Amino acid sequence: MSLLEVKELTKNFGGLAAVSNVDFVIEENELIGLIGPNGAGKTTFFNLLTGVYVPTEGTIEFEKDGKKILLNDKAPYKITDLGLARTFQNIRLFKELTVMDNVLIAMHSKKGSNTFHSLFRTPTFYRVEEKMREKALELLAIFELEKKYDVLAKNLPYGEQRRLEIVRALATNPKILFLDEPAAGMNPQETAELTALIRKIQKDFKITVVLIEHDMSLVMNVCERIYVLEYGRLLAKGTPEEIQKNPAVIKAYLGGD
Ligand SMILES: Nc1ncnc2c1ncn2[C@@H]1O[C@H](COP(=O)(O)OP(=O)(O)OP(=O)(O)O)[C@@H](O)[C@H]1O
Repeated sequence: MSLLEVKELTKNFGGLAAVSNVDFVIEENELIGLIGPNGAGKTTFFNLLTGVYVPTEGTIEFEKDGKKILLNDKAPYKITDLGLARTFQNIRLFKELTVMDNVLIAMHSKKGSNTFHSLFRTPTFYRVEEKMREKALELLAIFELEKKYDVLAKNLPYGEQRRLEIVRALATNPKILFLDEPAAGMNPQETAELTALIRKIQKDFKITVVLIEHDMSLVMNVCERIYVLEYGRLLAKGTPEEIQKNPAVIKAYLGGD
């Protein structure tokens, strides 16, 4: 089976179908874009896949070690543990903690670190902590944040806060990384740098990246396949070339006939 298979996924909020009957399939090591006009259901879709919301209908299945795992009713931390990590549209960092601590907390949330060793500060505890710090610095270096390891997150410039969010997600060692508008609020230069970084991590870490993005040049440049939502429904899917030519997509974005 595929790495992730979503079938007939629906989420209703009262009378509103925020996501409606969506099929979505991703394979290992892909770079996928999820686009659509405002309110199309993109963030709700991410929220369903990462356990923030329970689907009204449909199934979400993830393949791990040759087994299908149903994610429908799994808690967010379990889903992270299985290998699905995400960032949020609005930056969610521990603003009063250092860059390093932000990354270490993300690692701990995954590792289920041993309470005995942590409580009694055994030699094993210090060894594991040291390894985590080394790994954290390696990840920070990819995003040119390693020199800022002891800076409080709130004191980083905006673009660096967004990059730190991605480092935190990567620190959980994911198979799939969901990025919700990673370039929001960035200037063109920062966006171009981020685009290159997303490509690099997808290749180097051999992960699948799914990104929601309004910046069309980023999406068309970086994504291999694109899914388009409109009013919660799947409007189109295909390569960037196919999507750019698709009359229904053009109509959804530009209006008119
Ligand atoms: N918790 C909620 N309760 C009620 N309605 C919601 C909730 N979350 C989202 N919605 C509604 O569901 C629809 C889809 O919203 P969603 O945020 O998923 O869209 P989006 O495509 O991510 O939009 P944007 O591009 O503006 O971020 C919208 O009409 C929104 O108002």
